[in-house]
Amino acid sequence: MLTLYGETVSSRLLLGTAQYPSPKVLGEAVKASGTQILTVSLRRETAGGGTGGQFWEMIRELGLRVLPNTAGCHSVREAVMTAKMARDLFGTDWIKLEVIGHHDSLQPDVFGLVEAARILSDDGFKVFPYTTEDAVVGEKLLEAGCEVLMPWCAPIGSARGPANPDALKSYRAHFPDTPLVVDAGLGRPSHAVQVLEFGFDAVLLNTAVAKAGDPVAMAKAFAGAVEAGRLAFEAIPLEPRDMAVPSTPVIGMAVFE
Ligand SMILES: CC(=O)[C@@H](O)[C@H](O)COP(=O)(O)O
Repeated sequence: MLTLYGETVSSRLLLGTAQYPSPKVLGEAVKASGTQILTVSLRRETAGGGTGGQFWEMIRELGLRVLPNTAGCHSVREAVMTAKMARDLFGTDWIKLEVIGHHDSLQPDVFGLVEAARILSDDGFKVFPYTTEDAVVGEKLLEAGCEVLMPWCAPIGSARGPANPDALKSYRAHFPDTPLVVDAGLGRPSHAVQVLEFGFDAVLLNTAVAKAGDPVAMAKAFAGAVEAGRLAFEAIPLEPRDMAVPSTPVIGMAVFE
């Protein structure tokens, strides 16, 4: 079970709703993924290019927890305004906060992020910040009122998977008691297994499912991956060893007559 801002869900997969080939495929992929939390953007193109009433209606009908996001916002002002519109539209104080700092890499502007997180937390929002794996920034986000951190593992949409696994492991070790969701850059189910094995609490992804050859099958594959990764983490995997260790114990000497 995963608890985020006091709400408990059983799925450790948070799914984005953009770029699907059609609303129908989106709906089927969401069901196949088993997700209980959907992130929706107020600014970006939605499934099949449709925006507005029909899309929001469909999201509501799925009956899942909605985590609106500020994707596409490049300033504190824009992000705060978008968050407030999302609160009115969806009736939720949850917000996935993105303040993009770099056009090419879509890297977060961590200074703007902390500032926006503080403004929104003071206004009663429950902020899920999309951030880098920098622990100092993580500390500042906690001080600003965040109770969940969402470090990237690679640039949004890159599908590269954990670009810096050691940094992610250090991040996990630095925040042992904070729910940590790896957000962005995952490309394959094996990437989700990897970060769940590191001890991350969940993953948030969009492109890897929406742009897969078969989004519904890929959603199902990710559902299995997060379960496998979590189970493996709880089972305490072996650390890699430098030397060979015989896996079959040998007692005494074989006797040949
Ligand atoms: C939809 C959303 O919130 C993205 O901004 C998010 O960061 C996911 O990234 P990927 O598309 O790389 O999974």
